[in-house]
Order: sequence, then structure tokens, then C-alpha cells
Amino acid sequence: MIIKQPISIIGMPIDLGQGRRGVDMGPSAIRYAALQQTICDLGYEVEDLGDISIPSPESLEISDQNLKYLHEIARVCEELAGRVSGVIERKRFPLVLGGDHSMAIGTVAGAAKHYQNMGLIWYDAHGDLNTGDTSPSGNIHGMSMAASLGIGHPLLTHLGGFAPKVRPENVVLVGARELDFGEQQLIRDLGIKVFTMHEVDRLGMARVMEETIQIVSNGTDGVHLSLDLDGLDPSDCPGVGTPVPGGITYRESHLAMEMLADSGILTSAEFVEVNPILDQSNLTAKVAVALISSMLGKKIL
Ligand SMILES: NC(=[NH2+])NCCC[C@H](N)C(=O)O
Ligand SMILES: [Mn+2]
Ligand SMILES: [Mn+2]
Repeated sequence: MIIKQPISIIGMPIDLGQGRRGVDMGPSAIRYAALQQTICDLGYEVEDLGDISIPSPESLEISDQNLKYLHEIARVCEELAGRVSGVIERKRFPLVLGGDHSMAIGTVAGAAKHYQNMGLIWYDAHGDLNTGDTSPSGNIHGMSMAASLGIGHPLLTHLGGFAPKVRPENVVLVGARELDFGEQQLIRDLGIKVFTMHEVDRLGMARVMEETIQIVSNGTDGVHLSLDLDGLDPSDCPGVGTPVPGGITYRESHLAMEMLADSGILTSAEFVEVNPILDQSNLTAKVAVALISSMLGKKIL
């Protein structure tokens, strides 16, 4: 079974959640890698709703070094949440392109409005489980999963007027290999299921995804995929702002997306952290499009 709904693409060209310029061009790069035609060729009806408008960092001042661009990020994520929610109301599948991972606060908020018990797959080298108090950088892209769990600054946790968006038992982190001290603590305290690279190596991606699908679909009424391209190895995806060696391979990632397609559980997805300025010949955006195809049911044979 694959997703049968028509698809709505939304671009979120945000770079306020981290310190390296260029990730605001991620949505363009993914579109340039023939996203819409590729989805269309798979037999889907697809529309592109364009981009959310984001102020550039040059026009802004950082008022809190522990939560950089907090107010601006909350405002644009609120707008994204509304857009995502509107797509779901129209019985379509939201496919959001980023943009740094702070945007997930908006995407998850918009989707969670429709699902009381939403499952969440966080495919990432990082946990994004920091708060303003634990973050080593003050970058909000490292706080978006925590915010979705209701942990952190109220402007982020209560985006859309409710919190939390997801419960710890319905969340799985896949591909982790760089977790800050505070994040490790939080994972233990909340009992969040994490398949680090150790488990990916030891169990294999097939087993990791079988268990992931089981956990996020158990008792839930929707499942969101938040895929940070830095979850993949930097040799496959060099165009990311916070690369970490020893990542998930291109092949393993296709398998993961194919298994998600077969499961039919996904109700929304986002592909984030594509930074064309750091990329080689748009490789990372092309990988994003290839993975989106597999997620939407593309098969080799
Ligand atoms: N979405 C990401 N790429 N996050 C990277 C976060 C890096 C680090 N843990 C931080 O909080 O700053
Ligand atoms: Mn990451
Ligand atoms: Mn991330």
C-alpha cells in the first residue's frame, strides 16, 4: 500500500534556526532536481503551493543568544503550521521542503492539529532535543523535536495554541550519532526510542525500520516523517550545515523509505537541511528527490 492522496508541496526557505547561510535555498534546489515531475510520473496529482515568506537574517537582530531569532522563527512556523493544516483539511498529503530543521516545529504543529496521537519518525544525525538552557549553540534547529514534545520555550512548545504535539512513546529517532549531554539526559528521562548508528549497524536497517514502523503506528492516528538529510552520510549528502561522519547510507535510506511506502502509515513528511551552497552539483537535493520517490512508492521493478 502506498500513499494515495494527492500531494501538496510547501517550501520553507528558513535559515534562522542555524548559523550557516544557504539552507534558505534548499527548497529551490529540491524543486530544481525535478521534484514535481518526478512525483507526477509516479501517478500522483501534485500541486506546488510555493514558499512561506521568511525574513533574511541581515534584516534582524539576535535578542537572545540562547534562542536565536526566537520570535521570528515562532512567527513563520505558525504560518507554516496553518498552511500544513489547510492541506490536510483538503485531504491532501503535505510534503514540506526545507530549510533548516527549526521548521519542524511548524510542520508538526500543523499536522498534530488533526491527529490526537501522532507518531513521529525523526531521521537525523542529531536529536534536536535541546532547549535554550541545554543548547551548545542557541540554534533553534537543534530544539525542534524537544519543542514538539512540549519541552522548551513556550513560544515554541505552544505554537498553534496547544502542547505537546507528540508523546515520547510515539516518537522514534533514527540515525543518531551526535547527541549533546542534555539530549542524552532527556532521552533517558522520557524513554524515547533511539536507533543510533550502533543499532543501524548491529540490527540492519530492515529490522530498525520494522521496529520503527511498529512503534510509531501503535495506537496512533497519523505519522509524520521529519527527515534531516544530515542523517545520511556526508559522502552521500555533502550539502548540509552540520555534517557528522558515519551516517546512514544512500542504500539504507532507500530501503527505509520503501518500507515506509509499503507500510502506508505516513500522513505527512518534510525533507530538511539541504544547503546548496555547501553541496556538490546539487547532489543532496537529488538524493532528497530520490528518497521522496521511494517514500511515495517508487520501486526498482
Ligand atoms: N537539525 C540539525 N541539523 N541540528 C543540529 C543540532 C546541533 C547541536 N546539537 C545543536 O544543538 O546546536
Ligand atoms: Mn541533523
Ligand atoms: Mn535535525
